[in-house]
Amino acid sequence: MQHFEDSVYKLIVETSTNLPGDVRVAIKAAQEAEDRATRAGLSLSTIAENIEMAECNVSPICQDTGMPTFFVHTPVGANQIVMKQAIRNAIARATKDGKLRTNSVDSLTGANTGDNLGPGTPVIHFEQWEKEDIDIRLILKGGGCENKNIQYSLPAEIEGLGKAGRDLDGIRKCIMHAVYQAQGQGCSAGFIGVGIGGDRTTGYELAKQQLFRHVDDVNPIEDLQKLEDYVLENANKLGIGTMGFGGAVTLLGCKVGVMNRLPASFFVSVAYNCWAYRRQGLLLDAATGELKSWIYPQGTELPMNAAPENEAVQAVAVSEEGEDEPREVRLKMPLTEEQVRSLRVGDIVVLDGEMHTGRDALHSYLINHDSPIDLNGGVIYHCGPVMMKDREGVWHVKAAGPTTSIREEPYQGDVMKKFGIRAVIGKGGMGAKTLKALQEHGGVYLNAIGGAAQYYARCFKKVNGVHFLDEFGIPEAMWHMQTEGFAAIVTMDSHGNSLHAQVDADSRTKLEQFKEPVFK
Ligand SMILES: O=C(O)C[C@H](O)C(=O)O
Ligand code: SF4
Repeated sequence: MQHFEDSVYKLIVETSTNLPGDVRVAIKAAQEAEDRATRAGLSLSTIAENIEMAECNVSPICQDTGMPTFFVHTPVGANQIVMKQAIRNAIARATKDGKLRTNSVDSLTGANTGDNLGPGTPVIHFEQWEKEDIDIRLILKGGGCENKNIQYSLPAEIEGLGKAGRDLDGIRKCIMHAVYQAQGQGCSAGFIGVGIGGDRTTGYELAKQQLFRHVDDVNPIEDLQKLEDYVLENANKLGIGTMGFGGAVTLLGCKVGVMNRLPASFFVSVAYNCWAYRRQGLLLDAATGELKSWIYPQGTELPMNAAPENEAVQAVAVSEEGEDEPREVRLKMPLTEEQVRSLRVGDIVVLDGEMHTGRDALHSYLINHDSPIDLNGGVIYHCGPVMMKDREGVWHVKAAGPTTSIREEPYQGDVMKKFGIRAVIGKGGMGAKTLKALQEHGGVYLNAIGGAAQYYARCFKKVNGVHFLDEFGIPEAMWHMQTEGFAAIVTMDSHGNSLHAQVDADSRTKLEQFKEPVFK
């Protein structure tokens, strides 16, 4: 087993940096289905470029490298204790090498362990089988899409869809609703795994296991195959689109599994995975741990159709039907109230100067404390980057896409007003409270493309400083970044407009067309 740890390390690096071939095929199909000149179409081009960059830089596709979750099948008699230790070593090594973000946090104190090891992390499931080889699979599912997982207990009254009973049609309603409620917050276009039955725990486990199926496989259970096809076709009629910008492609895959349940329970559990669907697997020689073959097609065999130079930067600078011609505005940070008030939903803003990262820990801190730096006119980027320090002690940005902004909804408006912050950047949009604050105070919300961590890392030319690194850990710290050419779209402005509220309302109306029974 002398090669086992190295093989697992290889698996981690490949999973984090090189999106598998079957996932790429689905994203390419979405690119073809979506008009290239729309916000969604051009966002997909940025995603495609990011996938290529990650492979080429051997760096994380998305900065949130997720909860490492392994499923291992071993021949009878294989030593699982040794394997578990080797997996843990490989995880720590990949974290040190910047292939994984430090993602294991003490739930009570918020302390980051710094190596992705801790109670419950990584997750390792072992199962014995009669075969001779070891089959080891890994999924890196990020927090933003994990937060969009949802579990239904049937019978239920489902928003927009009415009564859902304990039958195939009830299940259909749950899944349609699951896609609707995710909006763009799980970095759509996404993939869903569904578990029917079990208890609350095993139902979710079954849902996650579905994400290990090949994107193009066919469900052997006819009813479920029909359900999968139905959902894939019809969820795309919800009009949520890539990043929730609106569009023809919302869902890229739907896989449904079933298990027995208790007479009193009927759970439908849905695991939502973003487009950055990072899962890979290896078949290993059980005696040596040497790699025999990859389980999913490797991404390298399938180059993405990235946008021509500069086109992707304009990714979202296109007008949609009924909108005024979008403008591209290049601004130097800090920003003035006047500059910000002149921006409207649909405008592209390209930012230069110093930007500050801040997410959950910082926002809750700032409510009750002073800021360590002057934030007047400042821009806060909702981002937990992957950072590495070189031998000279200089920090480098290895991956830096946006995080889901809605988590800051309770704080955002107050924090902006308190410190004179003029813009926040994130993804998925924010709610009514923030929209009101943007109006009152003169602020703007900018949407960056979720998961495009390599694409944005390129804009950070230098790390000017960092606060709260020891207290909050790398992802939650407040990084001060010298920025050049960071492009994002205005999706909430100071005039009370929100693209997110609009797409949410439109898709809610569209959801209702799926109320009538389909599977009798
Ligand atoms: O934690 C992150 O960096 C992002 C997270 O995966 C998210 O989607 O919000
Ligand atoms: S930021 Fe988006 S792409 Fe990255 S893990 Fe979160 S949901 Fe997935």
